[in-house]
Amino acid sequence: MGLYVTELRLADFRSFERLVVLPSAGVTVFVGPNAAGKTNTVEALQLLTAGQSFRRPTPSQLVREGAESARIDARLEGDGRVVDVRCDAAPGKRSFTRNGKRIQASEMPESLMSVLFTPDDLAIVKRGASVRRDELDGFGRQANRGYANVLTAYQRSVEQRNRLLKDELVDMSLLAAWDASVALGGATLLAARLRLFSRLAEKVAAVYATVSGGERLACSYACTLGQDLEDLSRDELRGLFLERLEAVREDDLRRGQTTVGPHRDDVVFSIEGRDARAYGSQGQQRSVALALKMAEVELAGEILGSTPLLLLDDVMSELDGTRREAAMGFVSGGIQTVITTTNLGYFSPTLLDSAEVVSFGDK
Ligand SMILES: Nc1ncnc2c1ncn2[C@@H]1O[C@H](COP(=O)(O)OP(=O)(O)OP(=O)(O)O)[C@@H](O)[C@H]1O
Repeated sequence: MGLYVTELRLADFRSFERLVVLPSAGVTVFVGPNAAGKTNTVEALQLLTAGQSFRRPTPSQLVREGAESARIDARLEGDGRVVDVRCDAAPGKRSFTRNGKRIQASEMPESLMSVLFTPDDLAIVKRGASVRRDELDGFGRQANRGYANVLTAYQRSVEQRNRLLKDELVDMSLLAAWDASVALGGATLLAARLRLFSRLAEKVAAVYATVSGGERLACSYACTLGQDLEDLSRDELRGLFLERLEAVREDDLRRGQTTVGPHRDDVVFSIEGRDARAYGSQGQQRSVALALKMAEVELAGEILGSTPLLLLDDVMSELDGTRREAAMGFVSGGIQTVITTTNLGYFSPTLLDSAEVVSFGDK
């Protein structure tokens, strides 16, 4: 199974002065009324695993109002190992440590990564392309530290190129240099994304078929550089990207931005041959989101050789009975899972019997 969280401690984090939670190795349910701090606790777990929070907070937002600094500690145990991870936040700074040693946020998932599912994710099919790219990259950066570095390097080169494109008098030799840098970074990112995507897409389709009772889902990567790129080497991708950058140069100069590359790509889901974004029912779109998250858990297990922490924040109330059962069937398979809810009525007595239930009261 790998490592799992056995203890979480919060000090002056968000709404908590102090909180200690001892999650079970299986399912832990956080139950309580609105604004009781359930999501805050999930966010703390995400920070200590993914090294970032889905709320994209500034460090000072993590600090309890009136306090000077926040601290989150977790103990991870498993496979005969004990690992202590910690996150400190104070206005303007945030830091991470593992067993007392300072590490980068991007190194946090190496101990234990997490997959988070929130109500916003349920709309992933119909939201903007950047949401789907972020989902893929968010998974990639946790599953492989190299991915995070490649992504950051590429984003920086695109930013630099865009800055140059906005200059009143563009230095064309400098632009050629940035084209080369963007093409190299982009090809590296694209190669990593495509590898990840092909493995993930296969799993999403398989899980979706189960959740939907046999419907056929296809996931494809819509790349601004062209189609059928899966078999190209990184060097071939780089060459192709350079050609495209030259082809769109006039347009990019006019718009002041880089209009092709992995930062403009998308993921397309189709159900029974029809684009799920344009034609899928809300239920079908939600099933795709659920299948995607479950597929991420499976793939993380394959890539890392250990199961990730699954965080289900408030999604039970958003799923209908069939999808809820599918999700529950999945988490009962030995994956450490934390679920937040305002209502225990969504869970079967069998699940509640084996789960650790933590009550969050009114503050
Ligand atoms: N830095 C902070 N200092 C003090 N309180 C904070 C801070 N950040 C967030 N809060 C408070 O935490 C509460 C929200 O907690 P949280 O989002 O965890 O609720 P929840 O239990 O998940 O609720 P729901 O069921 O509505 O999703 C809000 O009242 C908010 O004002």
